[in-house]
Amino acid sequence: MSSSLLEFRNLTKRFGGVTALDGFSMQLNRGEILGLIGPNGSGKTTSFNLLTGIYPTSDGSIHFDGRDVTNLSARKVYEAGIVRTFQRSRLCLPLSIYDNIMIGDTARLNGGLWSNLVRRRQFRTQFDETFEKARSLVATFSGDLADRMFEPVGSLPMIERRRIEICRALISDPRLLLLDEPSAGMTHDETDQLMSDILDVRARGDGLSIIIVEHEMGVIERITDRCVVLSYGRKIAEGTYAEVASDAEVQNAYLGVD
Ligand SMILES: Nc1ncnc2c1ncn2[C@@H]1O[C@H](COP(=O)(O)OP(=O)(O)OP(=O)(O)O)[C@@H](O)[C@H]1O
Repeated sequence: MSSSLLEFRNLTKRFGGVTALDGFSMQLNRGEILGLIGPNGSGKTTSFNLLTGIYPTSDGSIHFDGRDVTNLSARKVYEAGIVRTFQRSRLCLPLSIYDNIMIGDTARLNGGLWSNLVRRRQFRTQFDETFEKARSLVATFSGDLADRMFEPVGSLPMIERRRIEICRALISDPRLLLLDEPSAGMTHDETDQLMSDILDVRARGDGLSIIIVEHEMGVIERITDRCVVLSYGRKIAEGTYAEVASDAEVQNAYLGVD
């Protein structure tokens, strides 16, 4: 088995006259936390959007676990084991913690309304199993939150909402988690706590790989094994945080230092 889980080969995306990604190649190793960094508009979110089937690629290819997944539908990408969170919260605020998390497990839920009404015992068993799975996942982030599974998400502070979004992504037992600016809208302390949670999730040892897009360099330094730096849609550097942070081209492009 190759150590590479994900590979972009010459990935290119044009939006009319704008080239958002320009021949971007990189690979992610199994179990790795990779930081995808770069200035505003350098193509980070576009990479996630191509990978998760939101936009078709203009050129190049994406390989996941040895399989060509270029331009698969969002559903097929999810079924392959790739999940994501978004820069802006996409929780349904009036719904409970449990309901919001189970939205992320549509592959496992079966039945439908008619079947669930008629086959009540089977529905009950399935509910008990899924509830316990969701509750224990939430408990890895917060014991307090795990005791409040039927409270509406709208009543919770930002850090708890972020945790729930990550649980929603993790409930389907993915192999790759894409985090798009998880620190957005949170205080420094909240961000620090959330990063500890993410490291705990990785430490569970089930082989989860993570790509994180993040502007907070303290976060990138703390949790990534390796970084890839984009500028104007092109990769300009890769290596450990210390290596890329001391790279002259990165300092020029990203930190504005000449
Ligand atoms: N749907 C779209 N239509 C047109 N242009 C787009 C679209 N999505 C992204 N772009 C452009 O592609 C380029 C890369 O954008 P992208 O959002 O990927 O950058 P980013 O590195 O994620 O930026 P940020 O750090 O600000 O989130 C930008 O010039 C952006 O304006």
